[in-house]
Amino acid sequence: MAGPEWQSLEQCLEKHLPPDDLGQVKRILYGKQTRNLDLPREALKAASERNFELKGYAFGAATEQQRCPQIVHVGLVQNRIPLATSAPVAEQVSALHKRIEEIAEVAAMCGVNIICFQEAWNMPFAFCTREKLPWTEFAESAEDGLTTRFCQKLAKKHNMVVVSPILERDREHGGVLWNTAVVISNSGLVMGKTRKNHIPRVGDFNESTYYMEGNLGHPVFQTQFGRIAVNICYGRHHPLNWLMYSINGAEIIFNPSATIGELSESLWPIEARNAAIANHCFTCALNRVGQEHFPNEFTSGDGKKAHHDLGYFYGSSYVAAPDGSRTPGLSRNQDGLLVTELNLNLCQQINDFWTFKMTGRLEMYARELAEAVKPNYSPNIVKEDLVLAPSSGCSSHTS
Ligand SMILES: NC(=O)NCCC(=O)O
Repeated sequence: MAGPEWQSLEQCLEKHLPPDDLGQVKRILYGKQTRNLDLPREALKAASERNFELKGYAFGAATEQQRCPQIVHVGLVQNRIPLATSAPVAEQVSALHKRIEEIAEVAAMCGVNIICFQEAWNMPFAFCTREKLPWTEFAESAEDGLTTRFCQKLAKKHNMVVVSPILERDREHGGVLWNTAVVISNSGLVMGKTRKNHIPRVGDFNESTYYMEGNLGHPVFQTQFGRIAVNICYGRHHPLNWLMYSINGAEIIFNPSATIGELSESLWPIEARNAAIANHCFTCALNRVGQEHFPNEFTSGDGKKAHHDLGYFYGSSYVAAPDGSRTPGLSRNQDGLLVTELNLNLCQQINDFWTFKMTGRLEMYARELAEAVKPNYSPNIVKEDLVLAPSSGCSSHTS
């Protein structure tokens, strides 16, 4: 499995394909070409001095007579953890805040209206270890914890909506933990929170040791810059999760993630892009970068030798549009900020063109699903009348 030495799919294609082939390959893999954004010189300089990649793209939409364009700039941040996981908790949190502050400042220079950080950005992704301390000490109140207060300042200072996915400690309900995204208005006020609805039980993603599936449904936040929702990481494998945010009116769905090459890199370019197509909305998939080393070895009952890390987080953050086009990804090996210009009018334009909402037959699925989840449900399989043949061992399918 590739580690940091392999920079990105885009770089590889550009290096090896002749221009004509490259054009055709990109047409199929990326859809209608995005325009490069003209990013401010001072932002590019600051990003280079601060050692992170800065890329900008724009999706177009047709001009309408009755509506003005609804232009929004989103910023997706992918970053390594700046300190070793063995450093004191407070120092790790403060180093993460510092790193995000310098990236958010550049986002502001680029006119970003809504910024989203990666899953559980206020900590190392330590859930693989199944140890409680010190990792549970990173949990904070969604309403007024240190990280939320930090994001409120950022939001107000830069007039930017902040989507801040954290490990939440819910003091109102027995101090339990959740995997939560806090949404902070550009006014600096906390608009609300949303929780991860689907918890992985795969490989070293031992998150079920720490928190349960979210209990807040599929809230959509009406911000000054559009209606947004957050489908946290593993939720992207669940088409109904995307669908419910869309049914509630989301125009942009963020998918802050922490996932590794060995497990999901081949799924990554497909899932959020497919969700944008299926739901006539924009989707923003962002992932951690690098490798996080933990002091104690762990195993996950999968026959692998005890190890100190979860695997390689491959970054590759990107944005997909309702017409199926997508931006190139950020790199697999660097911190980065992806700035993307969206025209939200494209959601309705594609809705009217492809009509998936109109042709979706939700009432039929609602009826069938309501039956299918009943304990005594019997799947609707039509079988040929069986003429019982003499038993011929295990090769015949009789059920
Ligand atoms: N953080 C998380 O849910 N990771 C699970 C792995 C994946 O969904 O790719």
